[in-house]
Amino acid sequence: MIYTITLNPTIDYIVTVPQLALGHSHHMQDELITPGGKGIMVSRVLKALGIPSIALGFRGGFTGDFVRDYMEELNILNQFTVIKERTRINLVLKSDQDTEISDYGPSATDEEVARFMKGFEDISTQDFVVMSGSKLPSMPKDFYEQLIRSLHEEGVPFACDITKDELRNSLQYHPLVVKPNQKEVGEFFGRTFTTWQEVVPYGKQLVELGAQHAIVSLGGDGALLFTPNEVIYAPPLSGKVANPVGAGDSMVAGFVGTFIRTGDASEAFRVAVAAGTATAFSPDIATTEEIEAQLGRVVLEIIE
Ligand SMILES: Nc1ncnc2c1ncn2[C@@H]1O[C@H](COP(=O)(O)OP(=O)(O)O)[C@@H](O)[C@H]1O
Ligand SMILES: O=P(O)(O)OC[C@H]1O[C@](O)(COP(=O)(O)O)[C@@H](O)[C@@H]1O
Repeated sequence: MIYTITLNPTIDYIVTVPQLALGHSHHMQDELITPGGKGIMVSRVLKALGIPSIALGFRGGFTGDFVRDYMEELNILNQFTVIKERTRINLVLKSDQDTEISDYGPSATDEEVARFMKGFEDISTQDFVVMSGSKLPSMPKDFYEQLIRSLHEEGVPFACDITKDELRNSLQYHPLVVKPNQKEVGEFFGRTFTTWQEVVPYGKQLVELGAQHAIVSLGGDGALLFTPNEVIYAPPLSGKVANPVGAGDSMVAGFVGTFIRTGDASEAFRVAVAAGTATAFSPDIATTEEIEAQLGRVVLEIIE
């Protein structure tokens, strides 16, 4: 079974306001209220790919109830640890330029974290764990590393979509795949990239530092896959972007779900690109049909 971990879920409140002007009142043109947080998005896309998963993490308050109810409606198994404080709401304002306002999220008590860790004990070497997104602000800096180290000691395979020091500390435990975007790779190595070609030597370093595979998503410039032997570039597919929230998470789901079934990194990357693109072109997370429609269009170029 694939377990996804979303320590800090969200309700993503995505509002479209054409010609937004600060300091003025507006009527929204459109709204979408959807459960988010990166692991939850991964579970939703796995579901679209026909792959079951169990979503773990923390939820609290009426917003946490919404997340649970929505997951149940989608028939996605979930075993969130219920906490006293309220799950966060992230605001995405879609206008000429998109603006995101993210909440740091609730705190969890030691007792609540201990309850979460207990659920973690059931995970075995036959399972796979995907860890994504921010942790709760009350958690120690090395919370992810503690989780990853214990999985590694138990021999449980895992992938992670985390950033900065948390990404750095994960690499020594050989995640199946890490998926920073171009900006996150820049932050990681203290660089600013003006073209995607400049990212290539740094993506290679993620593998040299221990990742089994690294995907670097490049937004409208496509995506790169780094393996120990190859660098593969997927040019962007043409289409109209509707809502890119969750496009990166869709790539993680596409890669992990396909690699577990086939052991073929290049095929897993193809599905990752199709899923990421389909979500970027869809108002919400991509559907099965939307992913299938992109699959045949993906082109992979071995560049090294
Ligand atoms: N404007 C776009 N045109 C075509 N494909 C896109 C676009 N934006 C995103 N994608 C696809 O979705 C993937 C993930 O998007 P990206 O924005 O890089 O991820 P993240 O949400 O993690 O920042 C990209 O690698 C690309 O394949
Ligand atoms: O946990 P974080 O890093 O704050 O990210 C949470 C956000 O990430 C998302 O999962 C979207 O992620 P991506 O657009 O990077 O795929 C949203 O649902 C959520 O608002």
